[in-house]
Amino acid sequence: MMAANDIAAGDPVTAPQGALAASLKGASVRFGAFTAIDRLDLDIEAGSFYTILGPSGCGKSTMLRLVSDLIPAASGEVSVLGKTTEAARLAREFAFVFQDAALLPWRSALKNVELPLEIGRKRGVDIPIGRRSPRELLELVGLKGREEALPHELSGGMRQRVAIARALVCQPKLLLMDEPFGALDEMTRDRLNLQLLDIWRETGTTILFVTHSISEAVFLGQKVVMLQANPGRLREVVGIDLPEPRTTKLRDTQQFTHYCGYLRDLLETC
Ligand SMILES: Nc1ncnc2c1ncn2[C@@H]1O[C@H](COP(=O)(O)OP(=O)(O)OP(=O)(O)O)[C@@H](O)[C@H]1O
Repeated sequence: MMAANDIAAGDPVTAPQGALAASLKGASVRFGAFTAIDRLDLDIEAGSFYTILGPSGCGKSTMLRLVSDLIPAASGEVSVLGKTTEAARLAREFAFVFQDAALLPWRSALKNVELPLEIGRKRGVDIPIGRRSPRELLELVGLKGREEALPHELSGGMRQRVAIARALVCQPKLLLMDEPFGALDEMTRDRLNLQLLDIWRETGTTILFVTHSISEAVFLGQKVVMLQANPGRLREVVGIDLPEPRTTKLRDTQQFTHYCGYLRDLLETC
């Protein structure tokens, strides 16, 4: 049996091969008479990076909210790491990053990252052994030296990086990201894309990442999930077979352009 101190700080979360981080089986979501998601079947392989694309209103955010137990399925089944979404939420198996970093303005970067631990302790939730400390996470997202800065003293990209560090503090096995870089300029976004890939590799967490940008979806995703609208349904899961680790130069390759072109054509028919 493994002793607690056999686990090094920040060991990647490793999942058995073929394990599922999330699974949706015939899952539908309704808002009154309106069907936002209609009988969605999707398996999310543990440890993978999935990006989600689709026309406005097709149900991308709704899908993340469904997986994270923020809204119920009207029918069908949704599981996260083999548990119900409620059990996964209570066990802190996943964390959410939104477009708006939503930091508490009176708390420093470090204190914002520490917040989920404080709340967890108050509620008696077990804090995972071997997790990175808030300081280590701020270093991981490139904010060493800015621990004491208040949110208004940080740039938009830095605030998002604090939000990512905060999401990682309970060592989630699944990270749900809803357009986290949507409000940032292109250069910052490209830089954060690279950093996020590093974080994904280092932590071993599964990522489900919603975006409106085809090139961001291709650059980040091992698989791109394309949803179609009215009602929201799965259109296609496109495997992205590009050399790893991905670098900025990849964006200039024919393969990259080919995937972007394919997805652009697909999107037009959704
Ligand atoms: N709380 C709600 N009450 C009623 N309708 C809702 C609610 N939340 C979402 N919807 C509807 O469900 C559909 C899917 O919304 P959702 O936000 O998931 O789409 P999206 O693909 O993320 O859109 P966008 O790309 O514009 O962000 C939309 O038609 C939306 O109006």
